[in-house]
Amino acid sequence: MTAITKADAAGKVMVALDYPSASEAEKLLEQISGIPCYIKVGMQLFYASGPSFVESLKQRGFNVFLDLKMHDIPNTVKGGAASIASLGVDMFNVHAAGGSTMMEAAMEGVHSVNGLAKRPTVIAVTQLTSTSQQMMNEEIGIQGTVEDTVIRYAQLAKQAGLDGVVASPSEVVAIKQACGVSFQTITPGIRPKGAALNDQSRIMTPSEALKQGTDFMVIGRPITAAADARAALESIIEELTSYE
Ligand SMILES: O=C(O)c1cc(=O)[nH]c(=O)n1[C@@H]1O[C@H](COP(=O)(O)O)[C@@H](O)[C@H]1O
Repeated sequence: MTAITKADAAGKVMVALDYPSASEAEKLLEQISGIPCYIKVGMQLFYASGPSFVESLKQRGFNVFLDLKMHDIPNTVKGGAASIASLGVDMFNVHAAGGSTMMEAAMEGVHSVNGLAKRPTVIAVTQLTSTSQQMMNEEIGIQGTVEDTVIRYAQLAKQAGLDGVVASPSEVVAIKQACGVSFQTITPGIRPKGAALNDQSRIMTPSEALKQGTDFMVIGRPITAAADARAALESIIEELTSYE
C-alpha cells in the first residue's frame, strides 16, 4: 500500500476541540500550531463560545467541521443549516435518524445562503460510535446489525443529497460499496494502540482506519488529554505516513 505524505496525513485528522471555553481551546491550538490538521468544534465549545470563535478559526485559515448534530423538524433544521452555512464552515452534520425530508431540508438551507465561496460539506451521523451492537438492539430497539443500520442511513443520506456520513471505521468499506467511493466517511472512534477507550465502543487505530479507506478521522482525547498534545498528534501523523 502506498504511504501518504505528512501533509495529507495531517489533513485527514480532525482534532476535536472538546473544551469548555475558547481560552482552553486556544491553548491546544497553540500547542499544535503549524500542523495542517482539520479542526472540529462540537457542542460543548460552541454553546460556550458561539459563532465568534468559529469565525475566528476561519479567519486564521483553519478547515472547520462544526459538529452540532442537528436533529429536529425539517423547517427548523433548514433554518439551522442556513445559519451554520453563513458562518463559512467547511463541514457540518445532522442526524440521519431525522429522516430524508429533514436531510433534504438541511441541503435547502445551505442552498438558500447567497454569496458563499464554497458550500459546506454536509454529512449525516449514522450510529454513534459509542453505540454497541447490544445497546442498539436491546436498548434503542433497532433490530439487525449495526452495519445494516449504518448502510441504511448512509443510503438515505446519499439519496437526500448529502456528501457523506459519520460512522465507525469498521463500516467504511461497506459504506463505500453501497454509496460509492466519493461518498465521504468521517470516522470518530479512533484510538491509537494502548489509548484509553473512554466512552467509545466501535473503535480502530489510526492506521487501521486509514486502511479501510476513511476520508477523515475525528480524534479528541488521545490528543487533547495527552500530557504532550503536539507529540500525540505528531505520533498519529507518523503512524499514518508509515503504515503498510
Ligand atoms: O459527529 C461526531 O463527530 C461524532 C460522532 C460519533 O458517532 N462519535 C463521536 O465520537 N463523535 C465526536 O468525535 C469526537 C471523538 O472524541 P474522542 O472520543 O475524545 O476521540 C467527539 O467530539 C464526539 O463528539
